[in-house]
This record gives sequence, C-alpha cells and structure tokens, in this order.
Amino acid sequence: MSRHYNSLGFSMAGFHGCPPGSGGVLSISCCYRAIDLNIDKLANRCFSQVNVGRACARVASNIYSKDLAHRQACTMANTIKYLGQEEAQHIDEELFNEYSFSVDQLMELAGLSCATAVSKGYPLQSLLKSPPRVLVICGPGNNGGDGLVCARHLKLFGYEPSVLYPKRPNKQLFQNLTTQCEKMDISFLTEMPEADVVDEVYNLVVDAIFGFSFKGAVREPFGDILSQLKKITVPIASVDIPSGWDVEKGCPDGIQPDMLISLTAPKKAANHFKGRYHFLGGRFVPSALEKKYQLNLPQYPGTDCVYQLN
Ligand SMILES: NC(=O)C1=CN([C@@H]2O[C@H](COP(=O)(O)OP(=O)(O)OC[C@H]3O[C@@H](n4cnc5c(N)ncnc54)[C@H](OP(=O)(O)O)[C@@H]3O)[C@@H](O)[C@H]2O)[C@@H](O)CC1
Ligand SMILES: [K+]
Repeated sequence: MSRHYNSLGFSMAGFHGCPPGSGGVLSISCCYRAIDLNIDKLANRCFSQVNVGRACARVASNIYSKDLAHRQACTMANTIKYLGQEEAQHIDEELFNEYSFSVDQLMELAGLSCATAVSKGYPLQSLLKSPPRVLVICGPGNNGGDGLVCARHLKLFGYEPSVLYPKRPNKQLFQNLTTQCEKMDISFLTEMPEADVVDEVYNLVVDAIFGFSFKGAVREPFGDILSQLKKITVPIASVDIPSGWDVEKGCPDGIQPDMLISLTAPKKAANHFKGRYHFLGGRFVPSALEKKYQLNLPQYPGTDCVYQLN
C-alpha cells in the first residue's frame, strides 16, 4: 500500500478502510485509538479491513486535527521562549533596523492579531449586551497604536468599539491611526468611565495602555484608569502585557485580564497570567530572527494570524 504521510508522519492512505459492517462508528473509534496510541499497529489492523468509505476518514481526521492542535498547544506552551524586557526591545529594534520593517507594517499585523483573538474569545453572538460595544484604552506608545489598529479591525468585524486615548503622541503615525478610526465612526471618549458604567455599557475592555517599554510606578492619568480597570467585572483583553505589570515579574495586585495576546513572543510576565485565553499574535517574525533568539515559535495554523497557547 502506498503511504502518504502528512507533516506528522501520520498515514492518510489507510483512512480509506474501516471494518466491514461497522457503519463507520467502530472504525472511527478504531482510527482514533490508532492516532492516540500506536499509529502503525492499530491503524494497520483497522485499515486491513475492506473499504467502507471516506466519511470515516473525514471524521477521524477532524478528531485527529483537534487532538493534535490541543497537544501541540500544550507542548508549545512549554517550549516557546518567554522574553525579558531587554530581549523584547532588541528583537523590536532588529525588526526595524536589520529587517527594514516599518512600525506601521508591524503595528497593523499586531492590531489585526488582537482583533482576531478578541473575535475568537468573545464572538459577536456570545456577547451579553447589544450593541456589541467594546472599550479600547490606548496608551502613549506603540502598544496604544496596536490598540487603535485593533479598534479599527473590530469595527470591521461588526463590534462597536469606543476608544479612550488620553495621551496622544505628536507623531504622524498615531495621528493617522486616530483619523482612520474617526472616519470609521469609532467614537473617542474624553474621560475614563467609572467601573460600574463600564460594566453596564461595554461587553469587554481592550487594554492597550502599556507594552514592553513600561517601567516604574504608573503615572497619571493611567493610575486612575488602571484602578477603574481593577474594579470592573467585564473581561479585559490585554495587548502584549497586562498594563501596569512589570514586564518580567508581573503584578499580583494589578489588573487580571481574561485574555492576553502576546505579540511576537510572550514576555516573562505572561508566566503570571491566570486568565482563560492566551493567544500569540504578530505573525511576522522571519525564521532567521526566530532562530537567532531561539524563540521556538509554534507553527501558526494555515493562514491564521493568531495561535492559541491556552
Ligand atoms: N516588535 C514587536 O514586538 C512589536 C511591538 N509592538 C507593540 O509595541 C509595544 C512596545 O511599544 P513601546 O516601545 O512604544 O512601548 P509601550 O510600552 O507601548 O509605551 C511606552 C510608553 O509608555 C509610557 N510609560 C512607560 N512607563 C510608564 C509609567 N510607569 N507610567 C506612565 N507611562 C509610562 C512612556 O510614555 P511617556 O510617558 O514617556 O510619553 C513610554 O514611552 C509592544 O508591547 C507591542 O504592543 C507592535 O506594535 C509591533 C511589533
Ligand atoms: K497592554
């Protein structure tokens, strides 16, 4: 029998056969066990029976992909490198200086990853409040820029984002991102709403306040904003690092996001993340750079721009 192995060495050729009279059911569990335990032995026993049909192959291969994705995610979460602050900054500089990316390019991909992760964790149909309002809070650095891009994509995905952008850098890039949002009817708030108002009006908050360049004690107006975020009950999705957390040590008393979208590679603070969803985004790392820093990034599925780590 000629065998065609996929990238994991699993024979797909054998999936044409299931035990006779099994109606597919037995063969599915047979194939599934073959996947989980001893692929060659069990699969051969299963496949040596007569050809029943391709449905079995499809179902078993679905089960296999889900199981595989889960196992890969578990393995990846253990081996992927968690970056310190300096290393994250070096990689950032190298992407711009050595690899000639522009900030706009990477920010667009980073923000798109964030909006995609949000739509996976909090699909429109799962939201409790209508319209599907999301509060996006943007800080003064590039993390804030990711937030503006994320807001724009969320709008395109059917959400109703509002942006709080209290400290705006005087740079063309951020002015452009702001204009793009305004032109897409994304409203800008003039002040941070109280925690109970956030809970009443919004389905979730995207935290794009600080990224990997955050240092020291939080300065205003962000201290007030973060203290409101500590009180809210709607989920927080943090971009790259939960804002206010030390980039390496985390912050036990800080905000506790439900989702973290690590960009490029997780930072050490992500070891302290206890929320439900940890996504990796920013699918733009050239393999030479990945090898140089031994990032051990997972294989993003298909054309996806995010990878769920847990
Ligand atoms: N290559 C990548 O991986 C990519 C990374 N990307 C993204 O960039 C992010 C890093 O961006 P970044 O370097 O601009 O830093 P970030 O943390 O957003 O802002 C720093 C500013 O915050 C402020 N500030 C600092 N400490 C403070 C404090 N205690 N209290 C109050 N304010 C404080 C201070 O501003 P200032 O007060 O000086 O005006 C400082 O300048 C990264 O996390 C990722 O999201 C993607 O866009 C693209 C690809
Ligand atoms: K953040």
